[in-house]
Amino acid sequence: MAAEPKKIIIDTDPGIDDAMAIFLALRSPEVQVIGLTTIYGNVYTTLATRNALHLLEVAGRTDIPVAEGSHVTLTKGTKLRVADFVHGADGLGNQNFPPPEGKPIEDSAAAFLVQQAKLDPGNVTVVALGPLTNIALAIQLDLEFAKNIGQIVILGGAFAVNGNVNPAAEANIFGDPDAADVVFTSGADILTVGINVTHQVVLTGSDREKLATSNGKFAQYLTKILNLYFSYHREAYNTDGVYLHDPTAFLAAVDPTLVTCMEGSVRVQTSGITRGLTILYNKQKRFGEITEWSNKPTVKVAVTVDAPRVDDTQEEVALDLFILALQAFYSLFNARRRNDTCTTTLPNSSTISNNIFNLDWSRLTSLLKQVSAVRNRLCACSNPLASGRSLNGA
Ligand SMILES: O=c1[nH]cnc2c1ncn2[C@@H]1O[C@H](CO)[C@@H](O)[C@H]1O
Repeated sequence: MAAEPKKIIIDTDPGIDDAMAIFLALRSPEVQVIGLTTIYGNVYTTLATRNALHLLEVAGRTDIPVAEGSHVTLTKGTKLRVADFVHGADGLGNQNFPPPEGKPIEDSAAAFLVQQAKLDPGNVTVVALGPLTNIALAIQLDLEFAKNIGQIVILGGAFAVNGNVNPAAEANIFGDPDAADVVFTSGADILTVGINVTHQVVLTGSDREKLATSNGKFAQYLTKILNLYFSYHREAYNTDGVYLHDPTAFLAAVDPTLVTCMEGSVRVQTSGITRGLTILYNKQKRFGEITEWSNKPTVKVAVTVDAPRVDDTQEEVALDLFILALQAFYSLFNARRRNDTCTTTLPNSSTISNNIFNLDWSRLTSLLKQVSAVRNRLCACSNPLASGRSLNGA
């Protein structure tokens, strides 16, 4: 493990799964959260700022600055689509939390991003969990930004699968397709994790029950705000589980080997009925004519979670690890208390007791890889991209 924690800025529209990702980040020794920047998406920007400040106060991390982002799209559009039906009118599951005491810094999100990238060129990662307006503004504000920023890890897009706003578009890209197109073609080092991947990472109802039994501060907080998110998923997807979009993107930023990628140029449809559609050109076909994808910079698109070959004899072990890894994942939301033990019933009915609250990051990520491996084997993945060549050579 690298000794120096990775500096990250989380661009966020909190948001229930944003809250999960932020808490996860604050619990991860591998990263140093140097700021939160806010954006509309799940809520309007003013509320996103309020929620970002509130979450930092809950976590006792008011030392981390919050920079408020754009209130309008890149093209100055004011007709924003916010997902209050997913996250509640307050963005955090309608819990009526008290207003935060803190205030955002003077700098705008875009100015903060530019400044931080310049201060430590190549070493700041942006984890973008909402529409990409702030990132596009930073790119336009400073021609060097795309070069100065270490990496931009995006939760966004629906690659070769239906969107979640409509069949064409995923919510974050739909929120500002023009900004997304600017970012994808900027030449920055970009990894995008779309819902083709995040829909494979699910927190189930029984997982939530386990989370509720923990008396850790984050676990209790998340259990409360997750209620509404579960109701939405029950209604929209007829399932007792929620997609862990933002936490998955964050984890990919910390350990890119958790996902496999394809490389190519991504363009975004900015108008018409497929507005917000993300199309990756994987460069496998040489077209006879110049296209809108020709000569555009290459980005990485996550197509599946890394699946080390798990043979049949290993599968049962991997399944046990799957349960364990889920618990480990949630335990990151909790204080790492030395003597906490947790008992779980495994699919084969045997019971194990594990001191999961002391798992270190490398153990956790290797467990998560096992989760991925099992998911990939058990859930026949219909995404044609998933059979693509992996960047990691897996
Ligand atoms: O149906 C939806 N409309 C709008 N936003 C959604 C919907 N489902 C999930 N999200 C939110 O958008 C991001 C992932 O696309 C996540 O932040 C998720 O909470």
